[in-house]
Amino acid sequence: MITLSNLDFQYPSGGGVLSSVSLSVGRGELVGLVGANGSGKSTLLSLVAGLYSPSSGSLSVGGVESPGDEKGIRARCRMVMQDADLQILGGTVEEDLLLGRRRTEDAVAAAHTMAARFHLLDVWDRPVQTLSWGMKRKLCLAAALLDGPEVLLLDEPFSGLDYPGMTEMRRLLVESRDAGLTQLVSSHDLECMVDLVDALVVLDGGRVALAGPPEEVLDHVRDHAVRPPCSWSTGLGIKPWGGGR
Ligand SMILES: Nc1ncnc2c1ncn2[C@@H]1O[C@H](COP(=O)(O)OP(=O)(O)OP(=O)(O)O)[C@@H](O)[C@H]1O
Repeated sequence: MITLSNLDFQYPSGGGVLSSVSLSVGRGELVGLVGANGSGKSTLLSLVAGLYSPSSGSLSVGGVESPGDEKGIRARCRMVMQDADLQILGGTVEEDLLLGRRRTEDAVAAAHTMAARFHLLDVWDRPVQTLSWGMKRKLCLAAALLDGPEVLLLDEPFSGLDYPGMTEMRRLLVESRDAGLTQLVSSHDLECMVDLVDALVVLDGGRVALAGPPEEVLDHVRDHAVRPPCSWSTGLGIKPWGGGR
């Protein structure tokens, strides 16, 4: 579903950020993207979302190529950014979920159903600035899913969430996987998602340092500034996190 071939990227303001990145993500897979601060995770997600085009090399999403058809890529992907405040544009939950849509009965019903799935109906009319951080993150994810993407790109979805919030985020990842979405999820912490992912990609200095099933890469992640999960470090393998799935 997603293929990156020998991709390099630098921002116009200078410096190479991604170098010789090659990787592929199969349709319906859930892949974890990890690496130290500044290793290039958000940049890579933005490229896959069609927000930038590669400086050299190429990427393809569902057969649509960049450089070339970034608009076509954007039609297939939704990215949920790290900072919900940068993504929410509506004044209320209702407004945000209906933003850019004709306010038909069907559109309102679909937004309602999505709000119910994310436990946001109680705050349907609330000004968004009064929502908790966890609610804002859920609103961004709900708005992304409402567009019916094939690919979901989540930048640090667990950051700032409490234990119930993390458990719910895990549930939403599993539901999206069961619905057939392809997901690329960045995180600093493997603990909360290592048991869910099909594969891990470890970035180090803008390069893919490791990629493969968690069992094959976890022994080496520490070499790239990523902490393995406690269960792995203590010889127990990969165990379901906290409240399980
Ligand atoms: N808009 C931009 N213009 C220029 N440089 C940028 C821009 N955005 C990011 N960078 C630089 O690109 C590099 C990779 O940043 P990126 O945000 O992709 O890393 P990251 O792994 O997501 O980091 P973090 O874990 O801290 O979010 C960093 O050196 C960063 O300073």
